[in-house]
Amino acid sequence: MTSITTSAGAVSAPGARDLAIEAVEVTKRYGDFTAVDGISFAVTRGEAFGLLGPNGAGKSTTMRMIAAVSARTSGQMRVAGLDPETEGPRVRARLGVIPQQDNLDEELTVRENIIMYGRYFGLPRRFLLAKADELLEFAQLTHKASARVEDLSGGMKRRLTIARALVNEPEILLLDEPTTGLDPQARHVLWDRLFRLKESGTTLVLTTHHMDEAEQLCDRLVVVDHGTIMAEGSPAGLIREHSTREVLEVRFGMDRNAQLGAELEEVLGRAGDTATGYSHIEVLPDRLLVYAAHAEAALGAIHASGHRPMTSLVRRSSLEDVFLRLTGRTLVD
Ligand SMILES: Nc1ncnc2c1ncn2[C@@H]1O[C@H](COP(=O)(O)OP(=O)(O)OP(=O)(O)O)[C@@H](O)[C@H]1O
Repeated sequence: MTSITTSAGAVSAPGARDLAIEAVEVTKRYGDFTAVDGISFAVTRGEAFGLLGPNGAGKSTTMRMIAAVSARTSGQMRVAGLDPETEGPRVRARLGVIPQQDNLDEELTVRENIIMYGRYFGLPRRFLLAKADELLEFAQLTHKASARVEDLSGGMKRRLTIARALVNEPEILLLDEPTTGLDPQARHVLWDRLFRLKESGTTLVLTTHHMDEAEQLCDRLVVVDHGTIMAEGSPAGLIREHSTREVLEVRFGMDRNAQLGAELEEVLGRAGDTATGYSHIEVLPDRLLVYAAHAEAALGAIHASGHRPMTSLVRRSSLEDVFLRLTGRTLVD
């Protein structure tokens, strides 16, 4: 992690470090309710950084503070070396923002959407005509240039929203839930475009409650819950730190899971760490998750004890397991 080394809770001196974004003890309150509770993180230029957490965790609120459209209650923040609170217009000129809901102009064509958006930044028409062609190609929408927005698929609309946000050649792209609501194929096309942007040096900051999206896209991420950061690291590092290599999912039927969980803990505890690499069990309403480095061996021990699950599945640990370990809850309820 790029930790914040300043001891007095202050952001780094301008230019001191190669940071795209730095947040130090940032809090946002709405009346008595604290939506973001003293979070600190730093995003290095050129990396893909994620805020992973369930609905209501405070991700969008954090993004709005970065994007200089919502004031923080306390704490400090630098975006591209600038304070969004006092230098909002300059910050916004350096950012591309992709909101949770597409807000394209349905009346305009695909091409006109890009050009009109560029006009808001005061960009000259000649520049925008060439830029629109370049961005349409990037978004794989050249063949739809003259189509109306309402005729686009969900994935195409999302790609157009991203293309539009790139019109001012931003150095940082903020993406709030970039692929929520898209089908798997459309998500993969979009992820591919985002990889390309990252390769070209754009800093990506995204929020998601999809662990596969975080694993695919993020170099580093923070796990957020109830406005606080629960953990920070690379997807692989977080899994290594907070979970076992493998997980065994077993289903017995809904009603006896808690009791069965206790029985299997006993069995696997007896089986010993070396054969199974057993760590712990999580009891969910519909299944038990057995955390063990060697999940097949754990299943063997369960069978040997006379327990007969209706179904069993061995898989690798994911960020979903990390979230469950840290919070006792699943990411998507
Ligand atoms: N303007 C507001 N006034 C009062 N409460 C708000 C406001 N905006 C957000 N909240 C609350 O702050 C909390 C965090 O919301 P936020 O939208 O940041 O969460 P999130 O992690 O982005 O989740 P989601 O993906 O559902 O947007 C939620 O409980 C939400 O109801």
